[in-house]
Amino acid sequence: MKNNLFITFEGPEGAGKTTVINKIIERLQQHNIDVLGTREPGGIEIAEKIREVILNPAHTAMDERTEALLYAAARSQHFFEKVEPALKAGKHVLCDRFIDSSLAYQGFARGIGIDEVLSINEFAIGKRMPDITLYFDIEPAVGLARIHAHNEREVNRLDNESLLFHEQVRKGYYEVIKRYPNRIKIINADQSIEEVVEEVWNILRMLVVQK
Ligand SMILES: Nc1ncnc2c1ncn2[C@@H]1O[C@H](COP(=O)(O)OP(=O)(O)OP(=O)(O)O)[C@@H](O)[C@H]1O
Ligand SMILES: Cc1cn([C@H]2C[C@H](O)[C@@H](COP(=O)(O)O)O2)c(=O)[nH]c1=O
Repeated sequence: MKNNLFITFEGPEGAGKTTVINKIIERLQQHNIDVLGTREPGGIEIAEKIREVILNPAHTAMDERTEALLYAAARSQHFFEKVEPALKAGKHVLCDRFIDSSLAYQGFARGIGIDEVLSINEFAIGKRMPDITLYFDIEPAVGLARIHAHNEREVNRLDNESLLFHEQVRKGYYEVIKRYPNRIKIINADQSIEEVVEEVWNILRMLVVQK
């Protein structure tokens, strides 16, 4: 296995990805491990601008293919400007969402097709895939309730989709996991934050710290 890893975090809204990534980065830094945290869509100026366009709650007329292409465009810019240079510099990269989000949300839940969305993404980033993906599994209703209860971030256009849509997203992730069973590990995200952090740490510690 390579020395440094490209690790992605996936899951429905409010699953706890951002919260846990921040805590894991702190722990890795305490072990003097060189790590970069980033997110999709976004992470760099151009991709953050694309994010604003995609997630603006006023953009209800956005066509699903436009949406899929914008996510892929943001991914291409972010990957080649930020992720790949960090990996080449020997850092571990922890990324909040990546290609599996497109496969689950646009490919499955929007109904474009997983293979079609995969091919758009192959144009954007070639065959590049994460080394390991941690999928945070949670009932969409529980995740959405967390977001509405805590009010820590603005509710965006995707959050505003129906519960049925978010349930389709979860089913989409299950389809994606069937395709990539070795890469994607399932995390039970319906536990306390501390328990989720421990579950993630136990996986990453083996790969990143104890080598
Ligand atoms: N295990 C947990 N139990 C209860 N609340 C949690 C848990 N994990 C995160 N939260 C809270 O839920 C909210 C959403 O968490 P967070 O932003 O980390 O989720 P996320 O998966 O990154 O969401 P999204 O992808 O929708 O941005 C935050 O207010 C966070 O404090
Ligand atoms: C990368 C990516 C993301 N999405 C969706 C998933 C979320 O609803 C938003 C991002 O918001 P977050 O608070 O940063 O999780 O975008 C998507 O549909 N397709 C994608 O490829």
